[in-house]
Amino acid sequence: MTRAGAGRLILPLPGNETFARQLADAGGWEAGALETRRFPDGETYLRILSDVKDKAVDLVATLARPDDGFLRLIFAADAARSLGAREVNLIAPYLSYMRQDRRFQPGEAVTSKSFARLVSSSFDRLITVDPHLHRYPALSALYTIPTNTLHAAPLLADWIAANVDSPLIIGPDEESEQWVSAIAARIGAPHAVLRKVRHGDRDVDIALPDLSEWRGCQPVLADDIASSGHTLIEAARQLPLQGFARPVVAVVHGIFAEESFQRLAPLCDRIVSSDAVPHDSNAVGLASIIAEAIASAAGDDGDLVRHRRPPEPLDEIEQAGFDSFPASDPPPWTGGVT
Ligand SMILES: O=P(O)(O)OC[C@H]1O[C@H](OP(=O)(O)OP(=O)(O)O)[C@H](O)[C@@H]1O
Repeated sequence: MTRAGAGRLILPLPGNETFARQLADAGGWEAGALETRRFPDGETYLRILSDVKDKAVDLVATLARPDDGFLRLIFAADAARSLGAREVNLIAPYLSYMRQDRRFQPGEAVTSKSFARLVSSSFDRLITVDPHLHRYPALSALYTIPTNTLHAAPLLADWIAANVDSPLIIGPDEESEQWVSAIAARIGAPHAVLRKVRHGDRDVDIALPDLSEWRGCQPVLADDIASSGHTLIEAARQLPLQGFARPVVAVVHGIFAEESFQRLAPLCDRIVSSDAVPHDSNAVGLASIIAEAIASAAGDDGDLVRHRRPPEPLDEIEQAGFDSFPASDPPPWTGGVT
């Protein structure tokens, strides 16, 4: 049985040092360090510079652009374990590979399942914030290790309450209803949800319902992810057509790929994000809620093996995904995927 906080090392992957320091400070834990670089042939060198023996090691790695750093993350986990860590956890404020959750066209990899199997095979626990659980009920449908799913809506709500007068919280699509309703309820603001049709990776249409009853309000577009940015760009373009001011944008995961931030910014009054993904727009810190989750998990992790379940057979995974969308009836956006 382990004790909460006893022998815990917060160990950041490159680019996560600031967040890891905040976590360590919030929990009163040791912050560690590792060294990693590329060999001339492109392979990864990795060395853990801190003593991990008998400690609970929390590797901190936001997973935006995961293909660039996933192997070194797995190498770090394996190294920590082989150096005697008593448990190795993944703290991933942004959890990648949650959006390809079905085989939309024949032959596609269901990467959310594959990624979950890889993570589950290397870590004892996963702690993350607002994973994109659109068609999955919970991370336990994917991950075979214990997981903690945290929510940034209360923190975004508090930022909006402190910084925006008369906000109207707007979600760009039906799925965002869960976040915008939670934000609106916390601060007593009205909310509305737009209609989105996705045609491809960088191609969405947004339609506004009649929002005239809230015309005096400051629109605040809230969503879980800004990736290509097209969802928010299209929504921000539509609002002035109904006489609204330029919106404030508040997102949990500000990935802002492909210069999308620069394209979105002129359409907005202000853009803010949580620090789940490091970005200049970060205005809402998550370290305190993640530190609480680590401490809470440490209190009941006496037998992590007890929580583990075996991975699902791959055949079942693939069958489940493809049966939901047979080739004769693909979803509408598959034609425009680039
Ligand atoms: O910045 P973008 O590239 O537009 O991506 C961000 C949007 O994509 C996601 O929804 P998505 O349309 O993928 O719906 P899904 O729930 O079906 O995955 C997410 O909830 C955002 O609304």
